[in-house]
Amino acid sequence: MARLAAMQTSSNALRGAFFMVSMELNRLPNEVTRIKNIYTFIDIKNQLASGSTPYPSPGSKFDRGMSLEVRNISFTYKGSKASRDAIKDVSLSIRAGQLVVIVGANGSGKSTLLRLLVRLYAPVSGVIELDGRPIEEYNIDDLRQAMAHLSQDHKLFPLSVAENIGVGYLERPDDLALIKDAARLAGADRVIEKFETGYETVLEPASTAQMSFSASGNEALTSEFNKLEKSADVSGGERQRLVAARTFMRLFSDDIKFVTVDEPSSALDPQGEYDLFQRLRNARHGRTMIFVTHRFGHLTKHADLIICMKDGTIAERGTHEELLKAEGEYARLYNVQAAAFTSDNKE
Ligand SMILES: Nc1ncnc2c1ncn2[C@@H]1O[C@H](COP(=O)(O)OP(=O)(O)OP(=O)(O)O)[C@@H](O)[C@H]1O
Repeated sequence: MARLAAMQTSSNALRGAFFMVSMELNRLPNEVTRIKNIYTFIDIKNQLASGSTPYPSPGSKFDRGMSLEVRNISFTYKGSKASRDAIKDVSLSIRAGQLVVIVGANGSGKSTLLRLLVRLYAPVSGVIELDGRPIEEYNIDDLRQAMAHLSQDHKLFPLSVAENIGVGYLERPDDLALIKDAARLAGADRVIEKFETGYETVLEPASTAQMSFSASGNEALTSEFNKLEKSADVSGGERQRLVAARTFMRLFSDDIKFVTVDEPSSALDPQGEYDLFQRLRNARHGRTMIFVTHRFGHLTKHADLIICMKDGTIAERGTHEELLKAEGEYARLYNVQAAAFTSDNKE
């Protein structure tokens, strides 16, 4: 009986081991595909050809900001089933150092216009001139070096908080004093101070460990393992502040001449959003800055130029006062927001 019991125990253990091996083998094709995808991704060529003119071009008179001249551009997303172009025959002029705010209803083309201006996409027709030259003539890496783009699509990397912010300014990624200044400007300093390991905290660690030990009897190891793999708990708004800190870090570089900000504050409270916009404006120092926003008021009142989009075209343009006076699309959208406050007060 004892032999039988021993044989049964061993064969159970063997069966268990084979089961584990077959489970791991099942995962193998998926893991190989994932690794292959990474290499495929690295090999994807940028579909936008780079030009050969360096930016800024030698002897350029534009010292701090970029000037933009847009003539009759249109754009349709490849494979889009939409019945109209995302951008249709848009023309506009932005002088170096201007503060521009793009507003308009959902789907009116605000983000698409911004993506064309920063050369993430190329228009299907029309011309974009940057500092007097067609944008496609410039070296695309130089252009990226001269631009800072903040949007809610931006993510945190599996790096420490300090590194996540530091990568904004590649010449000084380890400058902790600058990193702390950037965090303060983005209102992220108080978030970081809450972490046990402060600026060294890794918010979203890459999954590198495999728990191949039994949890029972290994509680101490399990607890360490869980700590290593655990993401830090931050709210959506706190995450947006951390991402914004990277942009402020970028703005410490004198190379940045064009800043675009696309609705980066959806999860921020009103005070947080006000502070973020105010501090971004203060960091302008002669740079050209374009905001896309659904909020009217504290930004649009300061804008040199408001562009109001509708159905892929520019419905109106002007300053806050001019557009209110015109009583068109901008005034309509502005009054909808203003009425929400006044009608609530009356109720
Ligand atoms: N990646 C995409 N592929 C296909 N169509 C897209 C894509 N992105 C946007 N569109 C379409 O292009 C049009 C303009 O979209 P865009 O995102 O520029 O508008 P928006 O004014 O920024 O909207 P929102 O205020 O909702 O952010 C919309 O009809 C949208 O559905």
